[in-house]
Amino acid sequence: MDLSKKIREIQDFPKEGINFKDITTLLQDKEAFTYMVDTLAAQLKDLNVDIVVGPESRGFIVGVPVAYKIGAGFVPVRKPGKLPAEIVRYEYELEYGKDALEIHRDAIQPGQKVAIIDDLLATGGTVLATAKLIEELGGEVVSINFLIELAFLKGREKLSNYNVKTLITYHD
Ligand SMILES: O=P(O)(O)OC[C@H]1O[C@H](OP(=O)(O)OP(=O)(O)O)[C@H](O)[C@@H]1O
Ligand SMILES: Nc1ncnc2[nH]cnc12
Repeated sequence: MDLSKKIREIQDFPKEGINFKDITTLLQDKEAFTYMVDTLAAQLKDLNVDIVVGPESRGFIVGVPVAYKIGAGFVPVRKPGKLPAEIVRYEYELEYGKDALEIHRDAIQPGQKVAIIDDLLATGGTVLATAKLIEELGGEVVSINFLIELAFLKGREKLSNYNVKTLITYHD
């Protein structure tokens, strides 16, 4: 199935110059949604993944059904101030200013095998921060899987130490 046909492109959202990849049109299509989850799950077979980590919020939508399908647990990585128990925070630079992500300190045990799943790889900042959080807790990032890659933003270069797979690549 060609999943790229199910993704809607919205020009100049949320800002002028951005061509936004809207995955809601894929998610609402039952065959496409099933195919996406099954394909991502198949990429993880044989890796003995204990935990799928998904960054807020589209990483929850894509990561949770894959975790269920492969029989792994799910751990959310959230934007600051959302998680109620003791957290670890990772701050990272944006083009202008800083951003941060948080994970519960007890969410991952040392030595657990972890896959990160998100909808889209742009600059790679979100998922690199997510990988750093997992590693700070002693987890091993065995795979990073995306539905979409915006190759022209070169996020893969930031993730060169990891096993990265994507289902749909946009070159411009
Ligand atoms: O590779 P990067 O440059 O880090 O960008 C990719 C991230 O940006 C989007 O999330 P966003 O922060 O817009 O949050 P949302 O999922 O809540 O919409 C997307 O879902 C990825 O997580
Ligand atoms: N072009 C884009 N479309 C959808 N989500 C994004 N996150 C970062 N860039 C994006």
